[in-house]
Amino acid sequence: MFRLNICKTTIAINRFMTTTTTTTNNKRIGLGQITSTNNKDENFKQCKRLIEKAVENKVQLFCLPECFAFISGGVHQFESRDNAEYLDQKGGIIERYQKLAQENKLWLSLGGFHEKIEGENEMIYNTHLIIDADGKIVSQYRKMHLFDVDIPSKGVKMNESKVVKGGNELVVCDSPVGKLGLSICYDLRFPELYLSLRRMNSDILLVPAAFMKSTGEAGHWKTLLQARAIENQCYVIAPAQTGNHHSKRTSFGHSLIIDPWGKVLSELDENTIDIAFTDIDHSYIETVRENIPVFNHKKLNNYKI
Ligand SMILES: O=C(O)CNC(=O)[C@H](CS)NC(=O)CCC(=O)C(=O)O
Repeated sequence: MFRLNICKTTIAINRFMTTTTTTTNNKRIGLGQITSTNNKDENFKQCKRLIEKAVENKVQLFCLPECFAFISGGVHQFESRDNAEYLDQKGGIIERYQKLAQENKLWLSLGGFHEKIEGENEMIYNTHLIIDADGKIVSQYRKMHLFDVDIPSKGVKMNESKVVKGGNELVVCDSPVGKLGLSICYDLRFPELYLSLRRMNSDILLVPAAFMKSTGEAGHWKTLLQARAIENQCYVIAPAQTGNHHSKRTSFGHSLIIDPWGKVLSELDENTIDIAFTDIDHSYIETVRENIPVFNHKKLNNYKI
């Protein structure tokens, strides 16, 4: 008897019988698209609903966007810092998510949390966390590239480094759906980061974001995500904030799931608060990498980077 493993079904074949059964080892990853505000309880409720929907759909690892817990209400520039929490804060936000993960037996990627730093009052980290199905924090990546930009033609001026300290550590993490490479939002513009994550054996690149509507509409979001998937031959999972967070801030939405060939498997409409999911097909990752072996063709000694 031999087994063909094709995506969701295992077909067992021998001389006497042919049966089709659903495999129990689906590697299903999902993402949620939300509109956060400066109301932590409302944000939690919104995310909890999406997590429950993901569980109903047998998602094993569910990914939430940057600012899933809190986004500033445009009141003053230090709002995020002043609402930051320690990762192990008793009765804090992260503890609530750890409980949800444990109760529902699913993994979570929390794509950008305002993390309070011990002994530091002025600065915080923007931290992407992975929580396992026992509710344990298994990885933490601190956003490396900070969004300090001035685009007068779009009326956009941001100075993330005023309150956020940049991290300097690359993070990959094993999970039930494959090896994850962690990043956050503006990191997307730095291909060297993703190249490094692929060289550290990532199968799936996570890009949670609160992407600006103006840069999203210019095509930067989708183009760069597809480029990262194609050039690194990885799945890309990009959960996004969408809509109006307050009167002066709108996110682009368009959460995306892209396969290692660059094909868009799911794209959420900007007016939707919802989930999307896919099954990670590791044999497809291998096929794409064998067909066009760009990682064997790189001229690492010749580049000036
Ligand atoms: O911490 C917070 O409150 C929220 N953080 C963010 O929204 C961050 C930094 S201001 N946004 C981005 O990185 C957008 C990047 C982007 O839109 C682009 O690269 O075009």
